Amino acid sequence: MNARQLAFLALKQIDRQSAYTDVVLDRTLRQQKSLKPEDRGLFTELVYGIVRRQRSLDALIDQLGKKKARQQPPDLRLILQIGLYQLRYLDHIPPSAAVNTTVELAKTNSFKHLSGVVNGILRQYERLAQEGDPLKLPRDPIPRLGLLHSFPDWIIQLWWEEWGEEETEKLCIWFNKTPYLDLRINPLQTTREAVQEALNAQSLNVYALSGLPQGLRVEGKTGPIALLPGYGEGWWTVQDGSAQLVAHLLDPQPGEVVIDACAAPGGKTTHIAELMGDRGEIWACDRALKRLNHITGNQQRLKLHNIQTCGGDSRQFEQFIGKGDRVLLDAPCSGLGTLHRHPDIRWRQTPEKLAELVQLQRELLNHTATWVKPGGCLVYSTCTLNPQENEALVQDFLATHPQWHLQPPPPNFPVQNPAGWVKILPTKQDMDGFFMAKLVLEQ
Ligand SMILES: C[S@@+](CC[C@H](N)C(=O)[O-])C[C@H]1O[C@@H](n2cnc3c(N)ncnc32)[C@H](O)[C@@H]1O
Repeated sequence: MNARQLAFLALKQIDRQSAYTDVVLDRTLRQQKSLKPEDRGLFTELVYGIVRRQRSLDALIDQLGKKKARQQPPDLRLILQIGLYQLRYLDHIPPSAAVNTTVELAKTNSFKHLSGVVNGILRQYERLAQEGDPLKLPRDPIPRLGLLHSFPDWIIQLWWEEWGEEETEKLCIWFNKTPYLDLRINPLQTTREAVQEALNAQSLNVYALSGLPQGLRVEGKTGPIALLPGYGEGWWTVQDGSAQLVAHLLDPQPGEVVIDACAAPGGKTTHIAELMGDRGEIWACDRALKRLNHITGNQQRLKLHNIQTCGGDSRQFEQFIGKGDRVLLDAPCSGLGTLHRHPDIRWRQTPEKLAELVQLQRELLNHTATWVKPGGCLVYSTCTLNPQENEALVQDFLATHPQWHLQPPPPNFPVQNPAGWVKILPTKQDMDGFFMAKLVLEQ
């Protein structure tokens, strides 16, 4: 099967069955083992890109077609999106190839009678593109940015209020790029230089992430992650640079008791274990039991031994009260700092869901704070760019818990903020958007 037909089938599952983009993508690539590397690349680009750019692509269909995108037969709308995406966003595909393959796609998927319509819309796009941008934008600046960069208006509004127009547009552009692949090397098994060398030997361009002693960034197409050198040997874990900062802020020490309240699939738990030199007691809790099992697998692969798992709702666990030297609450959040990795989040999240998340985060923070020993600490972190889930929540906690205070990161920490918490803005630090705050309980 060719890449475009596969993309069409994958997009159908995402559209109709509300399946997660990364899940459908991984499953398809696993099933299509004989797909050539360049077809894997095109397939991945089409699926991720079209999910991301849905709003702009539909606006083009609305403007160029006789029928609006929502009134088109759903499969035809996807086919038009596949064609328009290639014309608008892919430089390496000649326009004639984009048009012809899309017309073919229509014919082989029961739209022979409408192949002329497909051809007409795509050629009209091409004609208009000679004179300027065929996408007509509204005057109102919020929907203008939303339509141009394909984000819902409420996300634009949220960022605009905090950072203004220019930064919001930069964020939109950043989140529409293909994400980097960052690795965290396991210092108990290897060195950063050894991993760098092994990956260089596969013709991959790899460089060290500054300020992150275990961090590497890999450029270019890697193919399946598990086939990269050192994966099976437990030399490294895939983890974005900003996520690596969380365990450094927690700063766990060998021999301590550390409790990770929302741990699955264990990216940060295993980092904590590495920083503790695999000495001490780590409890990894999560209510997603299947995901919690991944921690056990990861622990084995990384040759770590001191992590124990505990399945269930962390708001209910009484057994940890007063036990933790350090607690990590890497809270469930709206994920607005990872929109480039999870292109469907922008369409799945709503302001109402965000409000529900804040309530859950508050309950988790209030309860897991009771797990901390006097003199101990708790790191609260999220991968979102939404003040209600971040600084507002922490400020609220501090206002109602006078025996706690905010501890700023040490001077050598790579990201600083005068307020005392850590906020990673992708456009400044070139990493996923993140928030983290270290809270300390009085002796
Ligand atoms: C941001 S993810 C954690 C990622 C993880 N710390 C890592 O680095 O790999 C948030 C996790 O919170 C879990 N979660 C949500 N509500 C929970 C609750 N009430 N109790 C325990 N875990 C919960 C979710 O299942 C999810 O795995």
